[in-house]
Amino acid sequence: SWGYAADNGPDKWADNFPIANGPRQSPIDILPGASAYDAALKPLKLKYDPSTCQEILNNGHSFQVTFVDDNDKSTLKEGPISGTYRLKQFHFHWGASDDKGSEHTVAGTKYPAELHLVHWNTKYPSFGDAASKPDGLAVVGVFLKIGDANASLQKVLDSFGAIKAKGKQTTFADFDPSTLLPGCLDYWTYDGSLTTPPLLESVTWIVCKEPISVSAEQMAKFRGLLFSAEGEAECCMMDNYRPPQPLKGRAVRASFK
Ligand SMILES: COc1cc(C[n+]2ccc3cc(OS(N)(=O)=O)ccc3c2)cc(OC)c1OC
Ligand SMILES: [Zn+2]
Repeated sequence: SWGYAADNGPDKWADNFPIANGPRQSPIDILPGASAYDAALKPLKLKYDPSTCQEILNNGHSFQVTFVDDNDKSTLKEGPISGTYRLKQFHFHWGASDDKGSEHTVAGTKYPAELHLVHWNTKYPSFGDAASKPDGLAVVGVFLKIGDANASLQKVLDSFGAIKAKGKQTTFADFDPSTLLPGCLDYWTYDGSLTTPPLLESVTWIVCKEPISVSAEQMAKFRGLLFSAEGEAECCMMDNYRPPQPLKGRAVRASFK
């Protein structure tokens, strides 16, 4: 199945997922000079309840922290969207070295990692249903930049021992994902897709301008996870990012001047 290696990576995904060459694929290279400030864009309204945090899982492509999403305790509202979107999970993408790893880039600049907080529109009955609708999902992207160690992120890294291999999961409770957000929530927004198969074109992307910090030692811990399952030849989890895709005429709007 799909992955990030030469034989099953992003350049091969179109073989099984032809939408990979579609009109609204993600990620993209964000050009600040070409994005228009839109005064109609509202501030992001994020409300996360730590009690909805459920488990952490190595899914073989990344690790994800999954949330209970049968209520409106952890939601995203306003910003570029209308209605209420529920937090389903967050995960990361990162590189083999600190000079790459993010999916979105900013005027060609790559960050060492990128956080994705995945939300689904409650006008639809479930994530799976929403994932097939043009306004079904909203993903908040946050860049990670090498600097001071991130104490909030460290809580996530401390659970890695239990999820080293693909398919491993463990309980992860009482974590507030808003502690992973930058102080300033200025953002760029555009219409895009999931960045992994099935690459569905159902995502309103909301990419924060301000990065959060991560230390080089913490980045090394990300690379200690495995793409491979227990009993398989060990393959370190890194470079699990899709490169920027053609903009194909889309507008990128800025919430800030
Ligand atoms: C929980 O049900 C589903 C989980 C998933 C798992 N999934 C697959 C790929 C994903 C890619 C994502 O891409 S990203 N990197 O843009 O955030 C985000 C969440 C994802 C979640 C997909 C589904 O249908 C598309 C599901 O509904 C059946
Ligand atoms: Zn992602």
